[in-house]
Amino acid sequence: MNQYEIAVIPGDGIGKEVVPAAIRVIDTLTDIHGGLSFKWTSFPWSCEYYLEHGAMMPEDGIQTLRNFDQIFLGAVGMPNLVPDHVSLWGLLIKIRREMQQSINVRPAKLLNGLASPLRDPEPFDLIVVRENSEGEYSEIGGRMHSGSDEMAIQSAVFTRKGTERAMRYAFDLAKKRRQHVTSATKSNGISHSMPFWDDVFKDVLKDYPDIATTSNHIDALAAFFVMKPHVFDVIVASNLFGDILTDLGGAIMGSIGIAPAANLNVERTLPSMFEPVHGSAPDIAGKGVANPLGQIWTGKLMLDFMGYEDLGKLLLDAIEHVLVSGIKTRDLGGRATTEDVTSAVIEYLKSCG
Ligand SMILES: NC(=O)c1ccc[n+]([C@@H]2O[C@H](COP(=O)([O-])OP(=O)(O)OC[C@H]3O[C@@H](n4cnc5c(N)ncnc54)[C@H](O)[C@@H]3O)[C@@H](O)[C@H]2O)c1
Ligand SMILES: O=C(O)C[C@@H](O)C(=O)O
Ligand SMILES: [K+]
Ligand SMILES: [Mn+2]
Repeated sequence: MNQYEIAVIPGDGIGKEVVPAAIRVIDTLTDIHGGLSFKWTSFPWSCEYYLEHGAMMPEDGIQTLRNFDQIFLGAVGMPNLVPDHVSLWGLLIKIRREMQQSINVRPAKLLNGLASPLRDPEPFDLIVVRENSEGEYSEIGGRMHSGSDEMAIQSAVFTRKGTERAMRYAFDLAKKRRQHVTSATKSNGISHSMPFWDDVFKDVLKDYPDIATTSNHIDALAAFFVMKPHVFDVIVASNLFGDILTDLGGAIMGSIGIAPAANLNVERTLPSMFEPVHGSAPDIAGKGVANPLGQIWTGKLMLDFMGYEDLGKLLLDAIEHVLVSGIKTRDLGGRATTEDVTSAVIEYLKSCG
């Protein structure tokens, strides 16, 4: 029996609703498998924790997390309690950086049973590889003066190491898929970092002669996500461009409540972190109506990363089965609750096991 230690951070808002739901689903899967189990240890780090302790996590929080195999997180942020940049940088981004989770993998595909808001789309199946450690998300800058003299500067940071790492990950992924990589650039308007990004892309692609490539400016690329998402295989993007593209990826599937994500420590020297693309959704939190499928699909990404692709596949089958059967939360136009969807997924899995 392989036992894994998973740190659980439900976080804020609907994170506290969808994380327990996904854990029940994954426990059902591991029961069926019989050869592995997860020991879940939950941490209350969140905006409420901040109000009580003056920090999003304890000082030794990162040290604590190092002892786990993986981290399973819901969402962070409650802007009426704590400013968003404080909550995000104090927990989510802190973990991404300290655990060297330099790559954020975010798939989007047209699922069976889920109507895309796009009219009559051709089947699409794409993966955005988001650079997760630098780029536009930098701590370099500051604010100065006040009143009409007030100003702010924030410098983006693009290193050859970080840029190349994201690109190589994208090319290696494309090798196992449909042999195509799109680079998200903006080298017409952003005149230093993005021409650099393009140069690194040209250098890296030389090592992958079998992979076809395209370079698109991010504005056009965003439009292509709506007009012809089926042309994409793997897309490599900077931290901010990847962030924006992946909410769009969720939207074209049918809801951002369904989109999964994996923050990967590719070296596997420290835990990776699995959390859906969506946030804490304060507008629907506490009502029991959040879509748990993004968090559940995120569980599939965790199983895949840990080498249990057979279970991962079964989990995505279960998601599609439930969608086809019409059990859908409000964001998908249905009336089902978080609980209804979760128990339908569990029931399907039990019927397979
Ligand atoms: N990775 C993260 O933890 C993460 C990601 C995005 C936003 N945030 C934080 O979350 C808070 C809210 O941000 P936001 O409103 O911009 O984005 P959001 O993703 O929380 O919500 C955007 C919209 O999508 C809906 N939605 C999101 N997930 C859903 C789900 N599972 N089921 C049904 N509907 C869902 C919400 O109801 C809302 O209308 C902020 O504090 C923000 O910083 C955190
Ligand atoms: O900006 C971020 O990375 C936070 C959130 O929007 C996300 O996509 O994880
Ligand atoms: K999240
Ligand atoms: Mn985002």
